[in-house]
Amino acid sequence: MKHKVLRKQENSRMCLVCGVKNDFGLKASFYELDNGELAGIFTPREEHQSYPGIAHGGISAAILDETIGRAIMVTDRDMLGYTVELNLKYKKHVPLGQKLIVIGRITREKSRTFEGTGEIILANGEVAASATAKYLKVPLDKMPSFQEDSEDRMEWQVNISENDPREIEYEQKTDMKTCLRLG
Ligand SMILES: CCCCCCCCCCCCCCCC(=O)SCCNC(=O)CCNC(=O)[C@H](O)C(C)(C)COP(=O)(O)OP(=O)(O)OC[C@H]1O[C@@H](n2cnc3c(N)ncnc32)[C@H](O)[C@@H]1OP(=O)(O)O
Repeated sequence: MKHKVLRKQENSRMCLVCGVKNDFGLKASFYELDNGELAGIFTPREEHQSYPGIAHGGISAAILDETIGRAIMVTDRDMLGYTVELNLKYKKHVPLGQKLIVIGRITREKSRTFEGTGEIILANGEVAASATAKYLKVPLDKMPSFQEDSEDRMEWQVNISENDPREIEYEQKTDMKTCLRLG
């Protein structure tokens, strides 16, 4: 099923996953979809390698952690979280040099915490890694670096690009295999 992109989320300055000025980072972009899920797009590079040609498992953990953590922003734009628990299953190698998709969603929300799940999807639609995670809620304005005049605050912004997809197509099947296409 095709899912319309409703909103691109903000990128940060130096985060390993979304920092636009972090030259060693993934520079991932995140898109809120019309089904309430969050899609991330990223391309692991040589800097992110474990064995030759394969992304490090810690990189998969980082992108899944961030995608699930950011999924809370789909319903509350001013909320983020501190990760308190992250569990991963590594099913396939994550290749370097290919554009990949990661999907995240919130599965449970309480007053102080939220939980979610996510998957990294390969170009052929297979799930390379899946995760469940739990976060302590932290309103954006309570983040230590959130002062109106700080560099981090100023550069926390939506960066529109001509490469941003208008829709993303994927199907969540019962065996967790997912097919996708960017439009
Ligand atoms: C200016 C703007 C720039 C923005 C730029 C943003 C960049 C965009 C990033 C977005 C991406 C987000 C995703 C990446 C987010 C990280 O990477 S955060 C970094 C990694 N995580 C951490 O550093 C957290 C370290 N832990 C801590 O500091 C403390 O444990 C905490 C989180 C403050 C909690 O402390 P506390 O308040 O004493 O916790 P407590 O009351 O005991 O527990 C609260 C809840 O958490 C649970 N919990 C606490 N600890 C644990 C644990 N270790 N294991 C399991 N459960 C636990 C408890 O069970 C409890 O749950 P409930 O029973 O309420 O369901």
